[in-house]
Amino acid sequence: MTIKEQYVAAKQAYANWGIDVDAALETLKKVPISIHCWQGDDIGGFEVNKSELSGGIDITGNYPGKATTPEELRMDLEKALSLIPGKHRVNLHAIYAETNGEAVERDQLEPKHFENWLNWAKENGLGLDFNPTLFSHEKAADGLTLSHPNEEIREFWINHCIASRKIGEYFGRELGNPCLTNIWIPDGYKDIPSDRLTPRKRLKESLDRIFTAEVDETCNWDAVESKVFGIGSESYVVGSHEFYLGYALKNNKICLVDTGHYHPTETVSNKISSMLLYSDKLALHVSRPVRWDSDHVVILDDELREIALEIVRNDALNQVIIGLDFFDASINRVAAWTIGTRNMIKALLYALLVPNDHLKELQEKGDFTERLALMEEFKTYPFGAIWDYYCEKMNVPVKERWLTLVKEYEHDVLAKR
Ligand SMILES: C[C@H](O)[C@H](O)[C@@H](O)C(=O)CO
Ligand SMILES: [Mn+2]
Repeated sequence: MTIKEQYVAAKQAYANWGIDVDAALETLKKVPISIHCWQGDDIGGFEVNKSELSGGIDITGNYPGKATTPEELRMDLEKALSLIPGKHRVNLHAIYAETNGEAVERDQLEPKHFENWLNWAKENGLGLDFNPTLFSHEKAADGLTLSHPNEEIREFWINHCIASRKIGEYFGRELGNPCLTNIWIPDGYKDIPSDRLTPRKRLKESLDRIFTAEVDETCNWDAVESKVFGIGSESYVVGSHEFYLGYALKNNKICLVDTGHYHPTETVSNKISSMLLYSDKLALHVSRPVRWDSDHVVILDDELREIALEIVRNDALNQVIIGLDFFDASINRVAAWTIGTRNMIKALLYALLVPNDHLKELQEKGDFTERLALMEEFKTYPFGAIWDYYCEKMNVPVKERWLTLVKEYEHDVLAKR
C-alpha cells in the first residue's frame, strides 16, 4: 500500500470517532516550534572572548562535527529544518552575536550584531526568539547575576537583559512576528542559605528595572524561566517556580516552564491548565530530564504526549509557546534536532487525533471505565500512517528516511570540520 492508501484507511478509523484528520493536519501545519540553536554547538556561542560553559548546566559527549562558526550553525539548522515538517522558529542566545572579531561586552550588544541571523530568518521564512545569556561569563563566575549582592554586577546584567529585549523587539518588528525574549538566570547556592529572602528581593528589583525599559510589546514578549536546582545550586535557586509565577502574574509577563526544572515526580503537563486559568500565555522549554535536568533529546514518551494533549484539549495552541531545550553532544547534533522536533510535532498530531470532547464528556458523566478504555485504545490507532502522510505532504522524509540524509551530511560536511 502507498503512503496515501494507508492514510485513507487510517483516516476512516478516526472518522468513525468524528475526528476530521484533514482539519487536524491543517491545524498542525500552523503550529510553530521554537528550535533552540544551542543544540548545534553545545551552547558555545561565538563570542570573541569565550568563557567555559557555566551556570550549573552541563553538556556531555564529544560527537564530532559541531558547528564552530555562525555559517556552520545556520547550515546545520537548515539541514535539520529540511527534515522537519512545517514552518518553525529559531531560538537564539546572546552569545550567538556576530561582532566581526570585535570583543563586544554583553551589556553593549545591539540589533546590528544579529543582522545576519535576521536576514537568514527572513530568507528561510523563520521566526526568531531570543535569550540574554547570564552564564559562561566572568561576571557570573560565582553563580550569581541579577541577584548578586554587588550592585555593579547586577547593573551589568540588568543592562544586558535590557539590550536583549531591544534585540528581541528588532527581530519581532523586522519579521512582523513577535519574538519571545526569555530570561533564565543560574543564581543560587550550593548549600543551605541563611537568608532566602534578600537575594529574591534583589532579583525582583532587577527585573523591575529590566522591564521598565520601554520595548514595544507587539514585537517583543517577555518571559521568565524558573528552576528548582542546578549543579552548584542544589540547595537554593533564587528564581524558583513560585518566585516567577508570582512575578509574571503580577507584572503581566509570560512564565516559561522547562520540563527539566521541577522535582522528578512533578509534571509540567499538570501545570498547564492551572497556569492558563490565570494567564493568557505560557511558554515551554520541552526537554527530557533523566534523573536530573540532563537535557536529553525529547522522545515521544508519556509526558510529551500528555503535554500535547493538555495544549490541544484545552484549545490552547495559540496560548502556549512551544520551545525546545535539550543539548546532547554524544550523538549527531543535526539528528538530535530532527528527532526532538519531529517528536514534539508527532505528540501534537497524536493529541489532535484523540476524541478529546468525547473523553471529557465521559469524565463528566463519571464513566471512568470507558474513559480509560478509549484512552488506551487510541494509543494503538493508526497514528503512524497519518504522520507518514503528513511528512510526505510537507515534502520532508517519511519515517526514518531522514537518517540517510543526515548520515550523508555527516560524511560530506560534518566529518570535514
Ligand atoms: C541554554 C538555556 O537557556 C538554558 O538551558 C536554560 O533555558 C535552562 O533551561 C537552564 O537549565
Ligand atoms: Mn530551559
